Amino acid sequence: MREFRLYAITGEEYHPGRSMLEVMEEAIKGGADIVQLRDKKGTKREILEKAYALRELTARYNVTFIVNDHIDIALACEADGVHLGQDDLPLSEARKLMGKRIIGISTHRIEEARAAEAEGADYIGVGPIFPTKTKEHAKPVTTEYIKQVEREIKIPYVAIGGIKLHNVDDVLAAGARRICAVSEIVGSPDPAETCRAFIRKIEAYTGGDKQ
Ligand SMILES: Cc1ncc(COP(=O)(O)OP(=O)(O)O)c(N)n1
Ligand SMILES: Cc1ncsc1CCOP(=O)(O)O
Ligand SMILES: [Mg+2]
Repeated sequence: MREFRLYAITGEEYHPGRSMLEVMEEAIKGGADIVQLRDKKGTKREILEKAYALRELTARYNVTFIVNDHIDIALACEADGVHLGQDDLPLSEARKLMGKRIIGISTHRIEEARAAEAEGADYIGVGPIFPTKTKEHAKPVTTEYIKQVEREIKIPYVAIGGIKLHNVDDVLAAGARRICAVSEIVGSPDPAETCRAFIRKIEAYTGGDKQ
């Protein structure tokens, strides 16, 4: 998959009165280089419609597009990939359907990360690092889990969960070089500027290289 460093996920509950497409376009303009459609409420048809619109937007900006949870929708709209959790279709089955497209897997402990890597995930999500209202009942894994993944796992990983501009330095100091956020980006009055601020923080650790 193409390199990435700032992963923006939709969260329409955080921007009442503003359209999802407008907010995600601002995030992309600010430097988000991978976008995920995450909609836990809509019907399949509603999610499909949003997926088509986001596919068009991301293609225009040459940004990677991932659909959360729904392999059928990812395939229908020709997304670049799908993101699956531990209770979704197993990776081996998902791979049969997705072929060479990207499959990302959520992990919460090192055994899950090892399994995802061994089974051929393209990247893993590592989190939630901190408590978050976006996924309220998930237990935080802390930055210690980032350090474990950093030591052992070779495929790309992205840190997620409760990551804000005020605490992202702790995540970067633990070794993460790819950051994912929902509320901090899409709930911002200026999503583009928030993304630029995240990128500046990441670049303070990478010296500007995508790695
Ligand atoms: C990049 C990324 N990482 C983790 C998740 C969480 O996925 P999951 O555990 O399936 O939970 P839901 O997002 O479906 O509530 C993610 N979506 N993206
Ligand atoms: C989808 C997901 N998976 C783990 S934490 C999380 C929510 C991240 O949202 P936020 O950036 O608002 O904490
Ligand atoms: Mg899921």
